[in-house]
Amino acid sequence: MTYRYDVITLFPEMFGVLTTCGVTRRAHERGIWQLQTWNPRQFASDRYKTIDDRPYGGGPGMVMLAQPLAQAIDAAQHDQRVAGLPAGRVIYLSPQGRRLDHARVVSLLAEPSLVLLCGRYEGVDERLLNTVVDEEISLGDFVLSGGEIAAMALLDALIRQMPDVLNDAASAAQDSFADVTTGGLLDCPHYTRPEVYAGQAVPPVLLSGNHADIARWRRQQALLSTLSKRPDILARAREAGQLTQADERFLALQSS
Ligand SMILES: Nc1nonc1C(=O)NCC1CCCCC1
Repeated sequence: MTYRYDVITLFPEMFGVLTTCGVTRRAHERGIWQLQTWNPRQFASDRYKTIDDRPYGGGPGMVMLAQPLAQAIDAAQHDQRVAGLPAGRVIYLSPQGRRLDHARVVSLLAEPSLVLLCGRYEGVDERLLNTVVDEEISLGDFVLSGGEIAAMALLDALIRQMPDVLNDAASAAQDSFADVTTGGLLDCPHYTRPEVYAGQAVPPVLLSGNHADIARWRRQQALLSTLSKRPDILARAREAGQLTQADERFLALQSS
């Protein structure tokens, strides 16, 4: 299955990072996913290629006009259909959206095509959201200069979960939140050469070659990290039945 992602953005050049760097580049070169960007300026109806205007009711900044965005979205979905794909679900990246998590990333892998809408300035005309946007997704409770970086983060998270993208399927599965919907923990610490750095030695168990001890140590470190940094995730893992009796025994020792 190949994935087709269309992005509506005033800065298409930002997305070159995904097709020229790292894991996402290699997956793109292998045809596992495709990217098409659409600049709303090309769909502006006037000769000045206006894509924004002042807000009704006054206030600072500018608002993106609905018409150029709607036409760009329509062009993208038409192109997807011409490519034999369904017209993709339209997702607007904004702080008003539902917070992105691993579960949503995994569920979006069911969509062979998506249209990602990146806002700028103060946002887009609400009537666009009410007519052609299917869903709003937020990267977190902070404000970026535009939706592009959030869209790139979503694309990166999606691509690394696609089959055959990561050379070790286990590393995707071991992603901290790989099974957060069923109770993933935070990641364990990682070490590599040299054996001593900044006066700190690699934990001896990792040099022991005893894979059972190493796996136990890593699990226990993940439990400790999750307990101290994200007790909410630990509680969710417990509720999802993801903690073993050995986990619970270890955790009980921590609080005794
Ligand atoms: N946070 C976020 N998560 O997803 N997007 C975010 C963002 O901060 N986006 C910038 C805003 C800027 C005003 C226009 C609409 C997008």
